[in-house]
Amino acid sequence: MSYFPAKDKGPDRSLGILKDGYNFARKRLQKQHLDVYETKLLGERAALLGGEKGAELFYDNDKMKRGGAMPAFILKTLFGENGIQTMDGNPFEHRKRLFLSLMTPEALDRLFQITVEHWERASEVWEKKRKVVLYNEMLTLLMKVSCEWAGVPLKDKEVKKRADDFALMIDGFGSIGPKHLQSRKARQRSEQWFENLILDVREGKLEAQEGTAIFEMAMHRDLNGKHLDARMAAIELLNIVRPTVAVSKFITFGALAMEEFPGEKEKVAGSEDYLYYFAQEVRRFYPFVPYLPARTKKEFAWQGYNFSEGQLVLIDVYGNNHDPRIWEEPETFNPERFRNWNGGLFDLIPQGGGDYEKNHRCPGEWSTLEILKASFQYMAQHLEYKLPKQDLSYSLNKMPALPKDGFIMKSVKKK
Ligand code: HEM
Repeated sequence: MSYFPAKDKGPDRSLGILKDGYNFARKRLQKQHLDVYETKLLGERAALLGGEKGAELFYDNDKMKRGGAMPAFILKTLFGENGIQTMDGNPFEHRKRLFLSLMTPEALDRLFQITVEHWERASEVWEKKRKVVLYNEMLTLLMKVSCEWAGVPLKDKEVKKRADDFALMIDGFGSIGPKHLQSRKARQRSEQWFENLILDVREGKLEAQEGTAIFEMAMHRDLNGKHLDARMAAIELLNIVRPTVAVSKFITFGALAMEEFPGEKEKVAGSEDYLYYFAQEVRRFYPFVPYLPARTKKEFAWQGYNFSEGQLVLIDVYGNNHDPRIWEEPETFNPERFRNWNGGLFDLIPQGGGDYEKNHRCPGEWSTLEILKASFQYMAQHLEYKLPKQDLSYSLNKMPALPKDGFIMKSVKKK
């Protein structure tokens, strides 16, 4: 029996969350079948939320807000300051419609096609190489895909340099010391690059097609009818291009799943339905986003726990995707579980939960799935490769996680 409210006594656990990584909240919540657990993080009393009920509370806009929740070290690296992730209320909903407007069925079909074309081109190059590291290749491949889809001009000689900066933003935010500084600089360079392009579009120096992210970000007007500040538009354009490149991680994990779990590759190659279940299971099973923060708008009691006004709250994203109360045998990789899944708002939350328009749920879920389907289908149907001896393990203690050697392939052949 646990005492209530369940909480960590004693010192701040900020170092503990870095050490335990994806398991920090699970250890506390799931062991005791709880939806809320109090700990101390960054010098504050913080409530960890888990389970479908915990997620539902986290996405209750009457009780939670995003303003002031995200730590500055993440905003200065991964997300950018004052972007959509930190907005609330009507201005948020207006901005969110801008992002959602990019995800039309035509735009998503185009993304699928562009992704396949780049896999075809890349695999021709890989055939001539002794070995390739899939994760690194995906960063450059998706940099090209993402820019083409978003309408961002990208010269061949620029790809590596820009992709390296994106990798630093995606992987370096959680680091401390020099790597963190590099991540900040990478963000500044990328924001400047995009800001110049936004100005070029506005001044007619760069042609951009309606419906592309670059056009819509450049031309969007806020609730007062004003264009976004050019830097802000650049940050929001980065909020499209950067996470599209980050899909590299799921692709690498998917390649691992096709290798580790017998029969998966053949099933992915053979059925469009299965391809979708497989992509969903990759998003559920493998670790990516660990937690998301919010702050309470007011004082209230929930499940016997007293939240104070302005309290820091974290939802256990990875934990919910592995919660035995939600998923049967959560530690088994089983795409079939999605055959009869009814698409709950608070169960599968690798990219956030709740409502797309009213909550901060990722507007890129559909585009992520298109890229994953295109990539896994291509790998399963058209690519032969051997795996040299390597370390494919990943640690739940390191955030963000990735197979250690990045999935090295040799003797790659297109078929
Ligand atoms: C690698 C796969 C991806 C992961 C793991 C991921 C994850 C997430 C998560 C966890 C959130 C926050 C949800 C919340 O705060 O409640 C989010 C928000 C967001 N994502 Fe993604 N995402 C991915 C891909 C994408 C893609 C491909 C795009 C764009 C094409 C995108 C654009 C965004 C934007 C703009 C937001 C902010 C939404 C808001 O604040 O309302 N993401 N994503």
